[in-house]
Parts: sequence; structure tokens; C-alpha cells
Amino acid sequence: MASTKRNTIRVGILTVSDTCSRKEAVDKSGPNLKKLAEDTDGLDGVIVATGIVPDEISNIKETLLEWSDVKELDLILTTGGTGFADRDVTPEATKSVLEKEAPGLAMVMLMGSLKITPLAVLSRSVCGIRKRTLIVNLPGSLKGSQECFGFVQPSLSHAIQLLKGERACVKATHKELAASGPQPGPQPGPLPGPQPINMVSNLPTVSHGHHNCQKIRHHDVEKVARRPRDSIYPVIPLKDALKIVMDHTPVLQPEVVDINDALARIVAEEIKAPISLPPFRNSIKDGYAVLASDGPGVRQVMSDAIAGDAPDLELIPGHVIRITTGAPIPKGADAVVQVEDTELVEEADDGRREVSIKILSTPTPGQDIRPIGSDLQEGTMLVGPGSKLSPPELGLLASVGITKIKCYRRPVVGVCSTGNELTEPSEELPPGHIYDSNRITMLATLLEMNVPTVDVGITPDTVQATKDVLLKAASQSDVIVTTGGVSMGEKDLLKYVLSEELKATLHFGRIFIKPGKPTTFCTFEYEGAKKLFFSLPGNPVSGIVTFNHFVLPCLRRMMGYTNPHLKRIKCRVMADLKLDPRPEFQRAHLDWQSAEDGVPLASTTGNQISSRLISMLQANALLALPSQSDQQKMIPKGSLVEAVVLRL
Ligand SMILES: Nc1nc2c(c(=O)[nH]1)N[C@H]1C(S)=C(S)[C@@H](COP(=O)(O)OP(=O)(O)OC[C@H]3O[C@@H](n4cnc5c(N)ncnc54)[C@H](O)[C@@H]3O)O[C@H]1N2
Ligand code: MOO
Ligand SMILES: [Mg+2]
Repeated sequence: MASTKRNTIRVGILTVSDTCSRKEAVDKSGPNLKKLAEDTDGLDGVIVATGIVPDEISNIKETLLEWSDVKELDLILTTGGTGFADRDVTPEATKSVLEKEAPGLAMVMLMGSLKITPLAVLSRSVCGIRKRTLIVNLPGSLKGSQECFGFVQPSLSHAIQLLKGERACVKATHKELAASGPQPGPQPGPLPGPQPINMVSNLPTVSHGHHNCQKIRHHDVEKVARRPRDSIYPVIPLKDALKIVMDHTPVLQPEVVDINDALARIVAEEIKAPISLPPFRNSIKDGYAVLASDGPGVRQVMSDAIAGDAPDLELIPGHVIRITTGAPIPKGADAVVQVEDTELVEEADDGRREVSIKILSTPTPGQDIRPIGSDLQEGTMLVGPGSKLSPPELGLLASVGITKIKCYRRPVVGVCSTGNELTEPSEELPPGHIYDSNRITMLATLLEMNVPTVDVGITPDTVQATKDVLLKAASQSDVIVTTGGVSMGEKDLLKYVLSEELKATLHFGRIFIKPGKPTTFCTFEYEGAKKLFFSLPGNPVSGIVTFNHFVLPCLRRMMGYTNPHLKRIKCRVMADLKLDPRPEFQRAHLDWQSAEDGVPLASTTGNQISSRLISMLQANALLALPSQSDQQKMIPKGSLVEAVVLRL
């Protein structure tokens, strides 16, 4: 939902017109600008305020102040009152609230308009900044306002990013603009309808979620020589990437699951105990059911009560009944004396029967008896929505006879490895090939989580094969995880195939982390259902680290976890650690045995290059190291750092 996106551009549209404010004319420019500003292929803004005011400085000024200072809008578009007529005062009202002017925007409108009409020279539009709000005066006519919006629109997201201080996005936009060379000048847009003129308007749409970065230019993958020399994808911070993923992750509907298939599932209902445990008084010991007030002494053995017998025996005072652990306590008995506290007095039938025994201890009432409900009272809440069904939960439910449990549905996850160089580990290794290790790693992780999987196999690096396999995976699964083919190589086709061939919405294509920088996330409508695509980097460790950071929380949310996020704890590093320019997740072993004050000691697992899978072996955590700065190049031994817990 657009309005919940953190970095969405919040827009106000103010129509300045005496006649419209008196309802003598219909405002066409305001609603048209609304459509243009909302266009997801263009500004992708959210309209949070609209208004019509007369051509009066005080009215205009009051609205501008409220929208910038109180509503804190990112962008205010005014339409009307910018000409030479006596009543045209929008520029004067605007100037009176501006803290800084932005004459370039007014100029680009003038230059563009002059190509259409020489009368454009009479426009007096003013643009500028008040606090964090950009205010742009547009002409009043439908045609003029649409044209002028089209001229400034390509610069607006970037200008707003700058005002908001969204640094990753801004840097990426600068890089992209620098890489793509001189831009064509503004051109008029067709009328009518919401078709903003965009410097990159002929390019495919690639959404950047709430980042609102410029659209992405994909080269023709056949034309290797023309590939961009720098990535066209902005590098976004980890937390923003995770937010985008989670914003697109639904919690799946519940379904009824048999207890035998319910391991690791998340419960979607409250389950209360339908019976008490034990359901009848039973013995805690193997021994004799007695009447405590009979005290110690020789007693006749009446009969025996064995676990599994119906509770229908009755003890006559002065006697005992032999009893086993778990057997029902006979009526009339109020204590059990363990066999160790007794002696045989007389036997019969060649030792097959006890005639009498001697109680050696003095029993107390209730001794070694489990009363009804002493383990669990009927009606006690056993599990609730969000509870994970681990072995103890399953045992508890079974103990009260519950075998059908409403749990959240699990997503089906398709797993695919991409790369010409990959061979199945069971086959002979051809020259230049390596064995596919990513797929089994992902599939086994999902198996551990009891998530159903579809093994989509290995796909070679061609557009057609990649497209086919992605569509096949989409037809069989809810979430698709691929590895490989997301970086800068000519055979790195995933981003291209997803966004161009499938027309999936690519939400991000690079993240500011090490390893895992080229991680890519898309959503895709397939036969009316939304599919989530995670295209993880091919390097085996990058795949695992990004699987943990993005796929795991996503799947956990889908399958009903109340807290799907990775657990972070503090640990103490055992050696100096050099910082990378990127925030880095170093594989580490946390040692709780030698923990001081509960803080485990962390040692990294050797060379951290992302191809070195053996570095995962002893790793039960990832140290979350900050990126290097001028002030900090390393973390000294003994420092506390945060670690993402992989396993305990
Ligand atoms: N010019 C640049 N090159 C690279 C950059 C960059 O920014 N500029 N990024 C590097 C980073 S960081 C990573 S991570 C990798 C990501 O690579 P891809 O996702 O494109 O993956 P591939 O190129 O297909 O493979 C990379 C590497 O991993 C091996 N691999 C792939 N799949 C498997 C598998 N299933 N099992 C085992 N090993 C696998 C593959 O053979 C390659 O060695 O890009 C860098 N390049
Ligand atoms: O991001 Mo790559 O994952 O550094 O190896
Ligand atoms: Mg590659």
C-alpha cells in the first residue's frame, strides 16, 4: 500500500483560481496533476492534500505554510496564478514562504515551454524549498500544467531524496546519470492523460519500492559491448531491503494439519486442554496402595492394580493392594508405599502370589499419589496463535488427544541454481565445471524448517532457459529462490529476465552488505497469485548469508511466526577485525562455554572470501561489522559486537 511506504513522495496539489474557488468553473488541472503525480511509472507519489484557493496571497500563503510546516509534505504543486493578469499572485505568495529558490526547475519549464509556444516567456513560475518541502508553481491551464510537470518530473524524485537526505538513493542516481551520459532535453508530452514526460520514459519500469529512484535502463543483453560499466541498480541499506521484502510478504491463511505433519508449524488458534492429566488418581511408585492411617505393620495383599486396568478396585482397611507406577489408585486407598519400604511375609503358588507383606515405613495421606489434574488442569491453554510446534508442543497436544491443529499454511519454495559451469554432484565433473552446492544447501535448510520445496534443478545461462525455469518455478511455488547470475557479468541474466522478459517488479538489485551485494528481489503476478523471487548471488557463502537475511524472515512471516526476524546478540571478539568499506557479516563461532557475564566469545572461521564454503562449517553466528570509516578502520580484540545467531 503506497501510503505506508516510508520513503513515498507525499504530494499536495493546490489549485489557485478565483473562478474555481467560487465553483463558477470546474478545476481540470488539479485532478489531472493528481493522476500524473500518482503515476507509478513516473513520480509514484501519494496525494495527501488537495485544495482550491482564490487568487489571494493570504489564502495561498496560508495553505503553503500548513502543507509544508504542519503536514510536512515532500512536494507541493500549485497550478494557476502564474501569469501577468492583475490577480496572478501565486509566485509572490510562494516567494514569501520560500527559504531557498530552485531557479533551475523554473528554467527547465521555461525552456521546454518555449519550444511549444513563445507565450511561455510570460510565465512567472517560482520554484523553491521551504524546510523539507519542494514547492513548484505550474501554469493554470490543463495543457500548460501537464507539459510543465513533465519537464520537471524527472528531477523531482532526486530533488526530494536530497531534501530527505536519502543518501544511498541519491548516490545511485548520481552514478546512474553520470554513467548514462548527456540526457536529451525536455520534450512536450501528449495530451490528455497521465503520461509524464521522463528523461528515461522509453525505458522499462523497474520499481524500487519506497526508494523512488530513477527508472532502470537495461541494455540489450546480446550487445555485450554496450553493457553498462557500472551497475544500474542503486545500492540500498540492508534494513531498507529487509523492509521492502517484509512489506511484500503476506501471512498465509491457516489450514488444518495432522499432528504427524505438524513439526515446526505455527499454530493459528488457541488450544485448551480438553481433559485433565492425569485423568484419574494414579500411583507415582511401584509398591502398595494403602490406607495411611493403618500405619506400618503386616498386611494381607488383596489383589493388584496394574497400569492400564480400569479404576474399579476398592481397598478394605487393614489390607494392601499391589500397584504399579501409573495404575489407578483403588477406592479407599489414600497413599502408596514403595516396594523398597516393604518386606515379603508370606507367598503362595510357588511365588506367583503374595499373601502378606510388611509395611516398614509410616505412610502419610497422599504419599506417592498423583491427583487428577495435578499435571494439567482441563481448560489450561496449551498453545496459542504464533506458537511453534516443536517436539514438546506436539507431545503435549498428543497427551490430551489433540491430533488436528489449525496452523498457518507454509509457502512452497522453488529452488534453482543457475550457471553454465554447474554440474550435479552425482555426475562426473567436466573441465571448467564445478559441482552445484547451493541448491542442496537451500533445500536442506528448508527441509530443516519443514517447508515444502520444489527442486527446479540447474539452469544454463541463456535468456530462454532462465525465463522458462522461472515460469516453471512460479507455476509450482509461492516463493522462488535462485542463486547465481545477478552481478555484472554478461551471463548474469537474472535481473534482465525477471524485469524485462517476465515483467516482474524488481524492488532492489543491490544491497550495501558483504557478502551478498547483488541480491535481487522481485514480485511477480502469476495466474492471479503474487510470487516472490529472491535471486541470490552465486558465491556459496553470499547465498547462505542472504538466504538467512531475507528469505528466512520472509518465509517465517508467511508461515505465521510472530517474530520472523533473525536474533541478534552481543558477543566479544577474540581478535582484531579489519573493517570493510561495506557493512560485513563475518562467519564466526560463538563459544558460550567460556562466556564471561553471559557474553559469548567470538572467533571468525578463517578467510572470509565468499566462495569459501568451509568457512560456514563451524559458524553458528554472523558478526555484524559496521562499514569502515575515516575514524574507524578496525575493531580491536575484546570489543563487543553484534552477532546474528544462525544456530545455538
Ligand atoms: N564486475 C563485477 N563483478 C562482480 C561483482 C561486481 O560488483 N562487479 N560482484 C561480485 C560479487 S560481490 C558477487 S557475490 C558475485 C555474484 O555473482 P553472481 O550472483 O552473478 O553469480 P555467478 O556469477 O553466477 O557466480 C558467482 C560465483 O559463484 C559460483 N557459483 C554459482 N552458483 C553456484 C552453485 N550453485 N554452487 C556453487 N558455486 C556456485 C560461480 O561458479 C562463481 O564462481 O559476483 C562478483 N562479481
Ligand atoms: O557480495 Mo559478494 O557476496 O561480496 O561475494
Ligand atoms: Mg556473475
